[in-house]
Amino acid sequence: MKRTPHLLAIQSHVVFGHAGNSAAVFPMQRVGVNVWPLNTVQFSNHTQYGQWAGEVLAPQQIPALVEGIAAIGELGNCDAILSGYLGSADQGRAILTGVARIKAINPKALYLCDPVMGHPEKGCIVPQEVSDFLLDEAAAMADFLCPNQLELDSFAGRKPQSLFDCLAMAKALLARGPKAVLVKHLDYPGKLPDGFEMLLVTAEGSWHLRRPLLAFPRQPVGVGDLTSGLFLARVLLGDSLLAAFEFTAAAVHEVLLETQACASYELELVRAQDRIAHPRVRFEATPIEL
Ligand SMILES: Nc1ncnc2c1ncn2[C@@H]1O[C@H](COP(=O)(O)OP(=O)(O)O)[C@@H](O)[C@H]1O
Ligand SMILES: Cc1ncc(COP(=O)(O)O)c(C=O)c1O
Ligand SMILES: [Mg+2]
Repeated sequence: MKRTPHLLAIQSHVVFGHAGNSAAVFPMQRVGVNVWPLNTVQFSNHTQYGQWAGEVLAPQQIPALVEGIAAIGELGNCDAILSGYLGSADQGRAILTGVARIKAINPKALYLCDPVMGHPEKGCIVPQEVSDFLLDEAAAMADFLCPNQLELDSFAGRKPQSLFDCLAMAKALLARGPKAVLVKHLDYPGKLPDGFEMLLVTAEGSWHLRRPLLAFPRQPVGVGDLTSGLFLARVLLGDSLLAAFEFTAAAVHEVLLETQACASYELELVRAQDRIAHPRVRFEATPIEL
């Protein structure tokens, strides 16, 4: 029987609703991965409500928890690490120490970094030191990097002029170390207004994918966290990077369809669980070259 993969997921937790681990853990479990959630913050709700209660985890707790798993002899079973929303740059450095520790025991372990840098116009703001850390330190250690357009712009230090420019910017990131860059959300001059587009860039090739853009009165939060989590989960389950990319687009679209049908602001992950595991829609990515 095939072994169930294990994934250490280091990102935020919200008591109510879905962002960070609260958006990604259940879907990753639902597709068949054992998840070890390590919560960088515990907030009452995500920050786009404009108010929340809760605390940021002390950075020294991250290596302490990783060492606790090592002490019971289980750390070598970790097949992948995912990191997302960070409370501080020190937390980020503690995560990289944990990644190095796990890779020393299991050199095949993969690290996916979702470089969450905030979304000023959506009210999600990340300190400059966190952005600097992601650019200067985390990208070099990541096997997979999953920026959205704003994060890609920050890495490149400029805005794109076209789709091919987005591709060039994502390709430039490969030179910093990652095996693959998944751009979760593209925005460039000339983009068709009725589509939601993503890019997958690897050393073997690059692919572009378009799915319908759905109308929401308020944009749901946690879509990026759901996207990076499902992508990594499917890679661990044995999908090729391209297959994981196409699966992720379909499963996330299913969640958004369910959320839209319920007129819900929070993602309808529980109601959509069967659609996550077995998406009915399928989107084909098309090869793209410079
Ligand atoms: N098919 C879709 N239709 C409408 N909105 C979508 C669709 N897919 C994703 N979104 C929204 O697009 C936005 C993507 O935001 P972005 O900042 O690029 O990623 P992230 O979720 O990581 O913050 C989110 O607000 C998400 O709710
Ligand atoms: C606590 C927390 N985690 C994570 C996120 C990231 O969510 P998204 O996937 O929409 O980027 C947010 C966004 O507001 C947040 O408040
Ligand atoms: Mg995000």
